[in-house]
Amino acid sequence: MEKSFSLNRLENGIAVLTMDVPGETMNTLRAEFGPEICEMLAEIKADPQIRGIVLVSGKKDSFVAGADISMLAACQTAEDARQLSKQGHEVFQALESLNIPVVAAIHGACLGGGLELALACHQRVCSDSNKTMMGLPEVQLGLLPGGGGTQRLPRLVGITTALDMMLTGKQVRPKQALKMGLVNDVVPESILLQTAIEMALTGKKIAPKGKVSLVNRLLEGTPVGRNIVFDQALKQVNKKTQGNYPAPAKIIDCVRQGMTKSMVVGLDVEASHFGDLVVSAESAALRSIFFATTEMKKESGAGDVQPKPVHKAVILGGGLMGGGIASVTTTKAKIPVRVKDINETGLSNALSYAYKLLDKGVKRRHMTPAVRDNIMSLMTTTTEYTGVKDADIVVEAVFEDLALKHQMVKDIERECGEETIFASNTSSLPISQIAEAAERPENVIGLHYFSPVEKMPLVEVIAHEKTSAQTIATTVAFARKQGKTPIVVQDGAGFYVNRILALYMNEAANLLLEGQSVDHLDKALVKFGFPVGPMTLLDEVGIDVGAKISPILEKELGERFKAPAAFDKLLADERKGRKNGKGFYQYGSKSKKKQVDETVYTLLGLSPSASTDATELAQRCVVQMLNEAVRCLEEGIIASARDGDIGAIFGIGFPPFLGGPFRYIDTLGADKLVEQLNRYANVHGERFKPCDTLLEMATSGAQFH
Ligand SMILES: C[C@H](O)CC(=O)SCCNC(=O)CCNC(=O)[C@H](O)C(C)(C)COP(=O)(O)OP(=O)(O)OC[C@H]1O[C@@H](n2cnc3c(N)ncnc32)[C@H](O)[C@@H]1OP(=O)(O)O
Repeated sequence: MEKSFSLNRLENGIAVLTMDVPGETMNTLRAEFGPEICEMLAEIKADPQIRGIVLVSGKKDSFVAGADISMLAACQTAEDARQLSKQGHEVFQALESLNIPVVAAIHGACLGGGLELALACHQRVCSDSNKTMMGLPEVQLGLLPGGGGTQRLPRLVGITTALDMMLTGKQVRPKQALKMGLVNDVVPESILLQTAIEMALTGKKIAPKGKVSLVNRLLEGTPVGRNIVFDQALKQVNKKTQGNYPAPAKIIDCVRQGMTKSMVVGLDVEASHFGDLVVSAESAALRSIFFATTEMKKESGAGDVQPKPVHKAVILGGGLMGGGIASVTTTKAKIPVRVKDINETGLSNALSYAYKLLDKGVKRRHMTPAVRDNIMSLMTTTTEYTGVKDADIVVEAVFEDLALKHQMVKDIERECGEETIFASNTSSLPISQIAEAAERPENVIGLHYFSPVEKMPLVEVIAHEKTSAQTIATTVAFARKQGKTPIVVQDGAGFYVNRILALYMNEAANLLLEGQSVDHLDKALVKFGFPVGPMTLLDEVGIDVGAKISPILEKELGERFKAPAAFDKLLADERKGRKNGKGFYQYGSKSKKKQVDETVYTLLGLSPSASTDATELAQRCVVQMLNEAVRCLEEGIIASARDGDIGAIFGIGFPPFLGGPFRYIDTLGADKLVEQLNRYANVHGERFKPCDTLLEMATSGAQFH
């Protein structure tokens, strides 16, 4: 078997230990490497000529991406996973206890078990490349750092900083890593190896000096202070997770036990909690998101057809969406953009939108003013159609008005090249209707972003009947360059995401009209695992926007989309949500806690109560979403249950720990869901009628995954 580790003895007594897992794009840690590393360490110990070790990666742009997630997924029992963690502890311990200096030279991703490996070295130096990122992202997989990270990191950078890294999974850049004491030095990639060799030659084990703030030092320095830190962290975690994610509380427990008792105790607790988490349903669901997104990165969206390069993009409309799209195109994709609007105000909006986002990065020292200005120089504007001729793709983000979109299609066909793609950011109009005005309908496609564009990870790429495979592939690749996860969906009112969201929101409105209070509803769905409740969401999206989409969906998809009567009254009262400061909640008050605008009850003639159990409220809204998601699969709107899961999680914030609507149905059982839908249908009407696929699955016992 080809080896993953090799040792190169230099004349100066330093041995370079290179990790390069054969046949893999990235290094990951696997159980089978244990004996290989131990053998190598024994060889090092037995060689008195070796004065120091430098650990490097043989991969071009990455260090080690953590433990192999597939290996973890294959664990049958908690004990299996606990043993993996124990084995890791032993190997890292053996490395750490070498009595010659061991220096990790880090370039590229150094994550999870990869960072834990580096933490077991005596010193760390990293490259200043923007590819170099260090972090413990295990929590995002429903896990905790099981290779000693919960013990070594707090001892190196302090408890508060370590907890912050482990509880958020955030990745730190070289400069930050140096500041917090995670690495001893940051150097250009060209001298990384040489610097590491020199560090090893000094023969000293130097602990880096991170800046721990005075407050943190005082708190962490005494048992009482440490207790405050842990209790506070636990309180915040419980509030954030609503009890849905077990990993964060276990991370705090590992650190607490390790820092108050001993490292040996801490490592034991770590291995035990790690074992339990690996076999938890929450981690399985979160891992499925990693596997799905990795798989999706390789798909062109159109079979074997390869995308064409995009050298220039045009954005029509400089509003909130247009500004956001222009911003991700320049900042993430680094593609020059020309923004076209009918007036200068729209153009300056788009420019300032992008500038403000970049400037935030400058203020946080994530980028230099020169980089910001360079990116801004990629963005130019026009009120006429000048400078658009050579655009490879045009994204329109103008008003939701079919006649206006037809005009845009005609303008672009006249002003741009024969192959220029026309992508519409409509959220509700069928793409086939927009393409009716086109002479080259094969170039017309939907590209539906979610607001705020720079934050929301999903885009729907909507192919109508005549969209060419080339147009699909190029649009998918373009969206990916903007940092988005695209799902290709078929044309149809509301596409996928808004369609399943609409029924969920309508049901929340029905419950409101039945007398359930605004905050009770919101709390119920937040407890279920959504990032915000439906009433808050409606205020954010705009009540008027919701009201506009509903009739379109009802017309195209039927009675079950009929919006509750409340909308008319709300709009007649000029209640549009946050944007005009009038919605279900009060805006503009200084109080931190959001207050319900009680006048909404008078307007709707309601006496609010919290009489229905929160779980029941959540179920009523969620089963509507589940049933409709399956209908979308049935009708071919989405290509697979996987796409449906990712679309709902990334587009709506469907609780990630449930793995998406389809994985959740698998957990519930289609038969149980059908029973529940039928029960609701008997009481509340036809809109709950289970779809055919669910009925079949209830009988056959089939699953989506
Ligand atoms: C005991 C420990 O504490 C437990 C752990 O370490 S758990 C693992 C923690 N690590 C992580 O969560 C990191 C997971 N990986 C990533 O986030 C991203 O892959 C990355 C940021 C490192 C790189 O992203 P990107 O450049 O887009 O490359 P990406 O396509 O995702 O990955 C490249 C390949 O590496 C694989 N890969 C990356 N990290 C992996 C991991 N930890 N396990 C298994 N495979 C992994 C991918 O599956 C993909 O394989 P393929 O080429 O065969 O399809």
